Amino acid sequence: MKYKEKKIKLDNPLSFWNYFKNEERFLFYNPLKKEYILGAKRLKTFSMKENLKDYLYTFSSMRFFDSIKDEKWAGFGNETIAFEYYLVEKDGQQTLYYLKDFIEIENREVKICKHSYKYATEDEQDWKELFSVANNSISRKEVNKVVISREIKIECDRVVNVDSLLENLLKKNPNSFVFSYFKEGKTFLGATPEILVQKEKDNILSYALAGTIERREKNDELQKTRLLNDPKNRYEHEIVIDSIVNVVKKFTEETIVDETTTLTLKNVHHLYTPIYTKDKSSTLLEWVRRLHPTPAVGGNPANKALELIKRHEKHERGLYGAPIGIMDQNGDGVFVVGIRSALIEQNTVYAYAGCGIVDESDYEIEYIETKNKLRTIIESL
Ligand SMILES: C=C(O[C@@H]1C=C(C(=O)O)C=C[C@H]1O)C(=O)O
Repeated sequence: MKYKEKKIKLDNPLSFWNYFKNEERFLFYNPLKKEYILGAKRLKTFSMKENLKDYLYTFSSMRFFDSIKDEKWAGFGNETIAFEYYLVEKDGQQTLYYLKDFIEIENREVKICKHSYKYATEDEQDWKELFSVANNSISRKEVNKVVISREIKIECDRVVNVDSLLENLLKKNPNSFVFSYFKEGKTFLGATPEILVQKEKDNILSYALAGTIERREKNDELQKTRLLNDPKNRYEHEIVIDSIVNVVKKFTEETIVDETTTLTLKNVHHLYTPIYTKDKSSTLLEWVRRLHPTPAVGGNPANKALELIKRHEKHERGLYGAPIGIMDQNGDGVFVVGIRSALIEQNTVYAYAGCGIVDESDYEIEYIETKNKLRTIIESL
């Protein structure tokens, strides 16, 4: 497939997003490379083993669990797709890629609109119950960590302006991967800090990212030190490191576990440890299968924790917490974990947040932690 290319100059890459209104499309912003990739109009859907060569980029959205029953997630997930049009912005340079005819995309200013909204969910009681199920399972030593989550239904006074929401997500979360996927009238979007796995030639990178403390005004250093020295958070974090290292060791010979530091986002700090290895023989999608879900979104042992989540969470996770990624023609790319995310349809926003429960966890502190995580979406509305 031979894409033609042309350098273009748009004030905002979201003009591309706006131009393809009602078409299936995605946006993916990588903060490490300061790179935007957007694609529109489905060209081809790939199977797991197919060669991606010639397709410039593919966009993949997986599901947290394989199966989906809830109508609102119907048609979403477990797909790798190539698109007819791409816009790539890197180092301030934009290139439009197209197969047949060049399209003139007009500059569109994104007007920020503030949505009035109300919460249509009262779930504190559900959270209490879910927390105690998790806690009991930990006491019985069936699991040592389980990540439980909430789904918050938010009703806005008008159809959600996704362009404005995306512009806000990008502006307010410069250290996050911002993703958005529109299909059949619904958008799944978010601003996540977490790399599940990145592949650049034979270099493989995964993040252990777990353990959270609220960000307090003017107090970053103090909060970071607190987090780094907090045994409960360190324990939660170690479980994630150990699990990723165990997977990596099964398939490669050398594993490098970097130093544990903190990652600071708009509202929270996380404990953060990059893990590196080298691998010549596997594809990025194979690494995604091996690593998802890490105990940063699932738990440990994985099977027991996932069983508990499946059985006791009242909502379906859909694409929340699932791998979302971009690959290039060589099969290199990055998959992030679809957290700090929401599914949007018309006036309704379903926002998601979860947190890891271990032996020492307190239900109220964890509830507040989910509120802080939900702020990523809510503050952009
Ligand atoms: C599950 C989420 O976040 C994950 C859980 C964390 C924790 O429990 O400390 C921290 C980062 C993420 O890996 C979420 O944001 O919904």
